[in-house]
Amino acid sequence: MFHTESDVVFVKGLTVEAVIGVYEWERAINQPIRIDIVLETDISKAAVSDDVSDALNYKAVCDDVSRWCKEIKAELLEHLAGEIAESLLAKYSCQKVILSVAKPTAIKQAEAVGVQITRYAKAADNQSAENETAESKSDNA
Ligand SMILES: Nc1nc2c(c(=O)[nH]1)N=C([C@H](O)[C@@H](O)CO)CN2
Repeated sequence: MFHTESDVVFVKGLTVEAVIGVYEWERAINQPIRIDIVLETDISKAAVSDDVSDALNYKAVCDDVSRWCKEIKAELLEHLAGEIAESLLAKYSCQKVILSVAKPTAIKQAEAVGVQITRYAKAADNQSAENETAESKSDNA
């Protein structure tokens, strides 16, 4: 069975002022973090019902991600991106997240620097297959 439909909800250029960085002076200030998010999710129910309660609500995503950035106070963008991606997959109904986090003011000669990651929700079938493999390995040990 092939699925030919592929839907996303996205957020582009969400800017959050938060503590981010490895240097001492960075721990004492807020800096802008620019975030792009692509959430792979089935939008077909909302497309028919025209009801936001059937949609993956991008306002809620923006509010959550802004709050998480301020709470995490990460040193590395890598850590921030990983934590946000895992939280999005845990909270929202989506199969895949592509997340880019950037610092537009970190390097004077660059427009922005940052990282982009892609993370997948753990499929129930894959998870039980992984558990079975782990179990059979420990049985044979
Ligand atoms: N790969 C990364 N490199 C660097 C990071 C980072 O988060 N990931 N951070 C810094 C400093 O905090 C920098 O932004 C200060 O200008 C350096 N390199």
